Amino acid sequence: MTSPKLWLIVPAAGIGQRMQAECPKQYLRINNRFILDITLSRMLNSGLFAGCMVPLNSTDSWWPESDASNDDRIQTCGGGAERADSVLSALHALKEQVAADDWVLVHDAARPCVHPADLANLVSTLADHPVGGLLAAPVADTLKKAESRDLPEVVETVDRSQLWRALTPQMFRYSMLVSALERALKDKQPVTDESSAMEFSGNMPVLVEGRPDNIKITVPADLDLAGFILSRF
Ligand SMILES: Nc1ccn([C@@H]2O[C@H](COP(=O)(O)OP(=O)(O)OP(=O)(O)O)[C@@H](O)[C@H]2O)c(=O)n1
Ligand SMILES: C[C@](O)(CO)[C@H](O)COP(=O)(O)O
Repeated sequence: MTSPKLWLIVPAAGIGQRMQAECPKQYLRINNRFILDITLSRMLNSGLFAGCMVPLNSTDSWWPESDASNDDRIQTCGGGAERADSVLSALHALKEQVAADDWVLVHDAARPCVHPADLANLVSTLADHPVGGLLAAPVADTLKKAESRDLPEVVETVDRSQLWRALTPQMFRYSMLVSALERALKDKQPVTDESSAMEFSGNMPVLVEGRPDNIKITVPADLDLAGFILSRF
């Protein structure tokens, strides 16, 4: 019985609207390297993956300038309107290469600071788990709830003792993840990560504690922060 392989999907088809930059944020540079190239190299240098699929935006004109475009370990496919659509497109593109029980790890292109030790811990912790799970960080701030974003006034201080921030990679079995995403999207469920699709299908993914500096580059201030974090590795 051969052990399941690991496959990597790095969704990179977003437009980075909140970043307010002149290009999609995955093509902004840190130390003169595309964020996308940093993320892909950090993940693939682990040597864990049988292959990698990167869904790209149909308007993407930057990919040919990336280091990754010359890496024969990496395949590309078309992305979709939302992140979940891009991930499902990548899963479908891998269909002929992947066995049903193989693991798929989905990691945001916008998270270049992922630590190799966290990746190794996620894979070893979940290797024999029937469902899978995700890197996550316990909430460390006091959380306030407000009803409006225009003039946010506190309506409640939320109990944070059982709350976690979902990070990536998120790691699930190929066939289970395909079925869960197809069902969630068909039922128009709000799916912002792979775990929420798995939860909608009745599963309880495992939260594996990861470093809080595995940040998602989302707004302008995140770029310098990511550069500092990467300088410390
Ligand atoms: N249709 C989409 C939307 C997002 N992503 C990817 O999913 C990751 C996390 O999404 P997010 O941080 O929301 O990126 P954007 O959607 O680009 O950001 P924004 O919401 O600010 O436009 C990113 O690597 C992004 O490229 C994707 O592959 N396909
Ligand atoms: C998948 C994710 O990184 C988990 O925190 C996050 O949901 C992706 O960002 P988005 O803004 O929700 O697309």
